[in-house]
Amino acid sequence: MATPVNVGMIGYGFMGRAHTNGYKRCPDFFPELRHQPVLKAACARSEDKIQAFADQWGYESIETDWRKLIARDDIDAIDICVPNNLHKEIAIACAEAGKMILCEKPLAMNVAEGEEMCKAVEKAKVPHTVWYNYRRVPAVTLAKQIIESGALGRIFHYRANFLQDWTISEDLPQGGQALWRLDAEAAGSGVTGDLLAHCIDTAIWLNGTVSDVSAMTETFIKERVHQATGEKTKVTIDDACAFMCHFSNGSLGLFESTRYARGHKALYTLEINGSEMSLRWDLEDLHRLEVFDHKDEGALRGWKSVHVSDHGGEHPYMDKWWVPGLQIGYEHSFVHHVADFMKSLDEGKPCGPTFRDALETQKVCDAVLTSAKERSWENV
Ligand SMILES: NC(=O)C1=CN([C@@H]2O[C@H](COP(=O)(O)OP(=O)(O)OC[C@H]3O[C@@H](n4cnc5c(N)ncnc54)[C@H](OP(=O)(O)O)[C@@H]3O)[C@@H](O)[C@H]2O)C=CC1
Ligand SMILES: O=C1CO[C@H](CO)[C@@H](O)[C@@H]1O
Repeated sequence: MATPVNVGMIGYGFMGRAHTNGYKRCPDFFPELRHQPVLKAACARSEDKIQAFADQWGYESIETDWRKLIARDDIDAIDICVPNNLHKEIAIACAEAGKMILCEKPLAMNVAEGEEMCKAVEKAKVPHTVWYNYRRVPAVTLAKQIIESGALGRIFHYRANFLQDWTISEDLPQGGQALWRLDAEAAGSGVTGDLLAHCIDTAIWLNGTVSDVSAMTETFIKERVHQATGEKTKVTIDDACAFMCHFSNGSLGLFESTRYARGHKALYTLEINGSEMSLRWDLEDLHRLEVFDHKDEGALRGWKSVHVSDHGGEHPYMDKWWVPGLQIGYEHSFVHHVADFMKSLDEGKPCGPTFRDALETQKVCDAVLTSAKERSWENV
C-alpha cells in the first residue's frame, strides 16, 4: 500500500485540469511508486465553479479560501495553479505550514519575489517543484540524455522560439479568466514570463546557465479595455520579445516569442548545434527528435527523425505507456512530472526544477526585460 500524498489543488483552469489528469494517471501507470497522490481538496474563489470541478474530476472536498486549504491537517501538498501574482504569497504560506509545494511557472513576478520563495522552502525543507513541464516530454528528456553523453561535442549555438497568435484582436480585453495574461499586475510580464520562461528553463537544463542578454520587446496593442473597470487602460506587458545571449559554456543563444505570429498557436521549437551533432525538437510534432550526426558517413548522412516510442529502455518514460511505436501527447508531460515528484519522495531527493532552478530562469527573464527597456546588454 503506497503512502498517500493528499493534494490540495488551487485553481480549476487550464493547469488545474492538466495537473489533475496527471495525479489521476499516476497510480495506474506508475504503480511501483511508494508515494501516490490523492485528490483531497480543490480551491478557488468561485464556489459554484470549484464544486463543479471537484465533482467532475473527483476531489473529495472544496475550499474557497486558499488560506483555509493550507491550514487543513489532512492536506500534504499544495498545487499552485493560479495567476502569477499569487504564487509568492501562497508558496510562502505553504512553506511556513510545512506543506509540500508544486508551483506553476513562472516561479514569481520577478527575482526579488523568487528569492523570498527560495528562502522559505529551503528554511522549511519542504519538498517542492516548479511545473516547467516540457522537460518531461520524452523527446526533450532524450535530448538531455544525448547532450549529457557528450555526443554533441563543443556546443556553438542554441535557439528557441515560442510563437502564438491569440492576442492579435484589439477587442480582446485585459483581465479575467485566461486574459489575466494581458494584465501586468497579474502576470508580471507578457510573453517573456509566460512563454520564453519555458524556452529558458529548457535551455538552461540542456545547455547550462546564461551569462548575459541583449533583448528587444514590443507592445503592439497599446490600450485594451480592463475587465475590472470597463475602461480602456494602457497595456504594459510585452506582446513580443526577442533576445540574444551568451551561455556560460561559450555558446550563443537566440530566442524569440510573440503572440502575434498569425497561424501559430503554440509553436515551441528548439535547436542545439554542436561540433559533432545537432538536435532539434518541435512541440507540434512532440514525439520526434531530429538528429544530425556528423559521424554518419556517405550518401545517407543527413537529418534523421527519431520517433521517440521505443520500449527497450532507450526512450525515457515510454515503457510506461502503450505498445512500442505508439505515441503520447502534451498531457503526458504533466503525468511524468507528477510521477517524478512522487519518486523524489520515495528517494528523499529534490524534484527538479526546484525553486532555486526556476530562479535562474527568473533571473534571465528579469535581465531580458531590463535589457529591452534600457537598450543595453545585461549580465544575468
Ligand atoms: N506549465 C505550463 O505549460 C502552463 C503553465 N501555466 C501557469 O499556470 C498558472 C495558472 O494558469 P491557468 O491555469 O492557465 O489559469 P486559468 O485562468 O485557467 O485559471 C486560474 C485559476 O485560478 C483561480 N484563482 C484566481 N485567483 C484565485 C484566488 N485568489 N484564490 C484561489 N483561486 C484563484 C481561478 O478561479 P477563481 O477565479 O474562481 O478564483 C482559476 O480557477 C499560471 O501561473 C500560468 O503561468 C498556464 C498554462 C500552461
Ligand atoms: O506552455 C504554455 C502554453 O501557452 C500558455 C498560454 O497560452 C502558457 O501559459 C503556457 O505556459
